[in-house]
Amino acid sequence: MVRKFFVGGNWKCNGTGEEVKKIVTTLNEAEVPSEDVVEVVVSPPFVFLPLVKSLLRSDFHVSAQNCWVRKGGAFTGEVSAEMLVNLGIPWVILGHSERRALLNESNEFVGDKVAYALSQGLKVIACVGETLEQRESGSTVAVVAAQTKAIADKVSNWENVVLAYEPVWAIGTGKVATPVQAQEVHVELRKWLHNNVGADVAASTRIIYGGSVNGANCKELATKPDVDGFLVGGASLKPEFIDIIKSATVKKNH
Ligand SMILES: O=C[C@H](O)COP(=O)(O)O
Repeated sequence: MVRKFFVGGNWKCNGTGEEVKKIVTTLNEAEVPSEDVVEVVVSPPFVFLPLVKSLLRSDFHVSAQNCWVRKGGAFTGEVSAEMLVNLGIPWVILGHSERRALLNESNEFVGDKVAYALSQGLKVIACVGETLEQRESGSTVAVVAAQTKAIADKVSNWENVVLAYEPVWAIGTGKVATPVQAQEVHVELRKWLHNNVGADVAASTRIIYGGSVNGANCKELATKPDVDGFLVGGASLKPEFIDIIKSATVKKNH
């Protein structure tokens, strides 16, 4: 089963209009492997979605960083899945650990969000990952399995889901997981999907790694057989994001 390499850039809550235009110009001028080799998705803050969509090269795609759990209505400050679809935004990131931790998004809430977004036709980058405390207490696999189960409980079609393993201790810290650590958890996640969802879903679902990925460490991570790409935070705002996109060729030739 060939899983196309996936590189997502999560810009989080960063950037001015001018800075966003500059990043998009850098991306548009870059020479990168073709769409057959790598799927590139960038995720600006909501307010910049139309701008980025209008300026970004056509072989790259745009994602939102969140959406509401059900149909829009009287939910002040929220953005609905229907609105994203209406705007022509194909992807959304859901279950990011920053939202789980800071906004108390539970596993079940994330599962409901993923299911609703998919039902509206969005593709979803669904994030899972353990804290340092959970890793040190030996519960990494149980934590990511429970997070994945809450999604699987609500979702039957995994075709439009990319699973992002993002250990919380590696996010924005400069402490990247070693390729062995990433591979270990990705194997466990694939095994979980195999045993609880199905062999086909396990074989075809892309499991990407996120947490302090940069231009220097991406290549080695990409050689691991179950690392199907990256979700990149800080480095996605810099020109080294291009090198991360190019690491898809390491994978291809490995
Ligand atoms: O969504 C991206 C992750 O939170 C990784 O962020 P980072 O690359 O800045 O560690």
